Amino acid sequence: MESRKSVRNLVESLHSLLGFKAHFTSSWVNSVCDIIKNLPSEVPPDDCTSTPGNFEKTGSHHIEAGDLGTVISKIEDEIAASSYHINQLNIQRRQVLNDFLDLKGNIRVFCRVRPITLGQNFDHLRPVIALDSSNLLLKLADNKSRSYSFDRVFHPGSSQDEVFSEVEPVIKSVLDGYNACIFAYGQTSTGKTFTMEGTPDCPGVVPRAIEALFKQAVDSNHEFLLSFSMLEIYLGKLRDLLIPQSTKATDPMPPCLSIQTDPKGGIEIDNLAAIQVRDFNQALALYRLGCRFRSTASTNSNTTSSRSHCMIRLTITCFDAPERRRETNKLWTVDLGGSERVLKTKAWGRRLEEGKAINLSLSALGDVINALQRKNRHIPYRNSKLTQVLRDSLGEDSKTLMLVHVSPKEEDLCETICSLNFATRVRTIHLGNGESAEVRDQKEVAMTNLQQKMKQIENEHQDIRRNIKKLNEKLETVTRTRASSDGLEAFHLPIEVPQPKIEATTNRIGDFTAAPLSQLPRFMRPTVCSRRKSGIDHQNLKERDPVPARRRRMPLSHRAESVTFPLKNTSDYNSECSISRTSCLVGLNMKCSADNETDYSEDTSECETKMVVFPEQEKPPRSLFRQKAHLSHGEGYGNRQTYKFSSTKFLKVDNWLHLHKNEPTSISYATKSKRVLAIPTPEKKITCNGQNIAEKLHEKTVQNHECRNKKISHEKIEKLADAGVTGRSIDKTLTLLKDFVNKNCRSSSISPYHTTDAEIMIKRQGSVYSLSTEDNQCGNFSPVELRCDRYDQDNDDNGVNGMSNMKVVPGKMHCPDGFTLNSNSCCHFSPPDIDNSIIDLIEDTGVSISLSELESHCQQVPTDMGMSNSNEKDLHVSSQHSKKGTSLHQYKLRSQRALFMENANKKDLSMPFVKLQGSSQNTGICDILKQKIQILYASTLLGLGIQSCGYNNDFFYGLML
Ligand SMILES: Nc1ncnc2c1ncn2[C@@H]1O[C@H](COP(=O)(O)OP(=O)(O)OP(=O)(O)O)[C@@H](O)[C@H]1O
Repeated sequence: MESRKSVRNLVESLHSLLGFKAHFTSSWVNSVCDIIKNLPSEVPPDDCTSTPGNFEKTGSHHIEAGDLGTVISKIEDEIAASSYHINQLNIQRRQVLNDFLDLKGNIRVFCRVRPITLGQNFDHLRPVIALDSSNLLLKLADNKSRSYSFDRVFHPGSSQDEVFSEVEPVIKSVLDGYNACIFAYGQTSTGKTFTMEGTPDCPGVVPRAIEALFKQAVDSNHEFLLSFSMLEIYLGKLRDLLIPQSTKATDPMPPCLSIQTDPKGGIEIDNLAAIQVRDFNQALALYRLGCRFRSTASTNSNTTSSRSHCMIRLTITCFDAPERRRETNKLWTVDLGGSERVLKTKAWGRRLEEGKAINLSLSALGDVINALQRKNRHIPYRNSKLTQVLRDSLGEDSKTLMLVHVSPKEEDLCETICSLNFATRVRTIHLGNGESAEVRDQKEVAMTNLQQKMKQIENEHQDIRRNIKKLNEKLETVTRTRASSDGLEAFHLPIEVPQPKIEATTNRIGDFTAAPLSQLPRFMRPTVCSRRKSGIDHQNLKERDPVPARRRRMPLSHRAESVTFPLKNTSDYNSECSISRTSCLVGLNMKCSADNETDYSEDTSECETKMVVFPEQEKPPRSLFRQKAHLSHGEGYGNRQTYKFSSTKFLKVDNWLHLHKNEPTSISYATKSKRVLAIPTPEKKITCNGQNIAEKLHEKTVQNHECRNKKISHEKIEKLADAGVTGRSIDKTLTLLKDFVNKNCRSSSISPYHTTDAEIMIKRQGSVYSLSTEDNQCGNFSPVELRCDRYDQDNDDNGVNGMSNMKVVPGKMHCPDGFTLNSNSCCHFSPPDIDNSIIDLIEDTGVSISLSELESHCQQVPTDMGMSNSNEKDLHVSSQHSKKGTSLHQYKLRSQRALFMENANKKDLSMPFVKLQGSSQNTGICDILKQKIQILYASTLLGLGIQSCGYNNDFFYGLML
């Protein structure tokens, strides 16, 4: 004890001598201190460990456990103070940015002049001349010209980078909680889509904005939830672009998504898919998916003309940032359809309708912006769907950016004048006509100052973030050391490289927060709870908590997959070539096949993308999915808890993409294996023509969209099945099942196709629709998945539909009749491969059946059902030897007519559904056989029920295959 004291005194004495003698410099003192510290004694020199800064300056220390606690609490205080400082900086930055945007105008207008591309006639290409960065001169005649001024003019040679640099402040505002809209407006073929979407080499505003948003979100001190939606307004109707839609000209229009307004004026679109994205790549992949389903067509002006307004919504939620304008806000990016003159484009038929719809909504948008700028009491939002959707994002409290595009061609002069007048009208109203040059100069100076200030703040912000990171690392080291130390025993603590910046930061913090929290009286320090709430303690918590439950930016594991999108760019429209374009938006992280990059040919092509790297998601507890989880994006919508539940359900981007990756884009809609998100209604007799089916399908699409992650329990399905056991009441059963599915699914709100545990297959003439529910056994995020599939059928030579086969998945149970009820079941249909109708052995289901049992089962059935013996010979049996030497047979049911001939629809069969789970525990052959017979009966009943709906025999026999 005595020796410790003397050493400590020595250090103090050395420090006190500083300045008395010329050679007693601080570096000398420090080096002597270091020598003392490295003495074999285990005495910690207090002076050198009192602050983390000093603590770092040495290579290693021997510290008592009690002192370590002090060090930890000091580091924690510093982290808390730094976090608090960052929040203060955020507030300052938001204020500066707001002032900046106010000076620039809440509605800013840029003008981009399209470049002259090769092959165009250069003689007639110079009516539009860009003068400088904010003025544009339009040559009307040889001696007549008109000038326009905008917030920014982009010359024909301007790059995508330049454009985005002007857009970026709006993205920052979005992170600050403001709603924002970025529009691309202009005549057809002037480069709106190019600006917004870009090309693989030059990505446009949308991908860059998404990337910037993620980057800034990561840089900020908060945790954000981002969800992605994409829709188009086509012929005045809203269509979800993340859910495939039929684009065949003959198909009826799907029902329009409806727009809802909450009492506070927040806008929400019913049934619009909102998928939570965790990183840029996920969002980009969804964007590409959505772009595939956009309505585009070839017109006289543009071979890939957008025939709709394409709208992308990014919803940002942050719970722990009270300084944000809103807890949940939105960024809309809108690629407006091109305004066009019918006389010029010579559009007719559908093209004409599309052009008219686009022009009308553009005009309505102009009226709304006009009214907003004039601060009219009445804003005519209701005049178009476009303005209704954007209602809460267009206005005083929002940021609006309009990118007006013009053509350099002389022949487009009229359209150019119209576009420029529109843009000027929008802008002039805001800035005021009478703004003098002096005022403008003052504004410029003020804006420059604000920009500098913002830069300063951002630099400081970054410094502090770096320091917080280092402090966190240090804290982790110290905490780990303490954990490994044993009580009061002294221990050795490895210290990292010197980090002088920490001290500097601490000093700067002092400017703002006076002192680290530890220096404040205890009663003035924030509680743990309040620090958590304000986000101050976030980093702290993260480090202290061994299980970082809240922030899961670091993926648990990664899986790379190659997604192949088949493209069928084939014309559907009678009048002109209409194609479904693939996105060129494979820049940044995407790679497109050469075919696809170069043209939008009508040939089928494939865009192969090798980039989708998604984190594997955790499987959340199922109880979560019983919660109602509708996500509302409007301000004041819903509550925090609700969002959190829904957020867990939005995470299945990879599954979503996987579900859609085989979706044909256009006419291949009706091809085999095409998924149609619907089930037909069995109540209606078959008056079904193609349109009826499609309508029904779409109705169900909407319903299924609501069917999100709701678990359908096997028991309930069974109960329902029990309720409709007789052949006559199959209709009722199906209705019940359908109602059940709908009811169970409606209460939640994530991606469609989610449910579990059962599979119901309903077949109709010409098509088979499968509402399949699979338990997600594959370790993916969502525990449940509901798919509605349609398989078009080919008739085989016997007139029997050849799609009855199923591929048996190990660990799953399958029935040859397409009807399976089992909690582990997971069926895959392979319609073209009839050989797959051979039934394989099933593993791990608890229900096993040998094929010899099946033989007797199959033979038994006709007898039981009163079938004529003559039909039994239709049963073709083939056998194979099993590996174990037991003679196992594989039976190929060449025709199932034998089973259900003639009497099939006359007989009133009464057969209880099998409780597969319960019976699966029985392993005796008799039990198994019984189960199998029951399954077959059940499917018979189902088929009969469908037959009673009016399907003909052939269809029914096909069903039994
Ligand atoms: N700034 C530009 N640089 C290079 N190419 C451009 C530029 N702007 C437009 N283009 C090219 O012009 C063609 C038409 O552009 P785009 O399809 O983007 O026009 P649009 O305004 O979206 O038309 P529409 O309204 O009919 O959809 C495209 O081939 C595009 O690559």
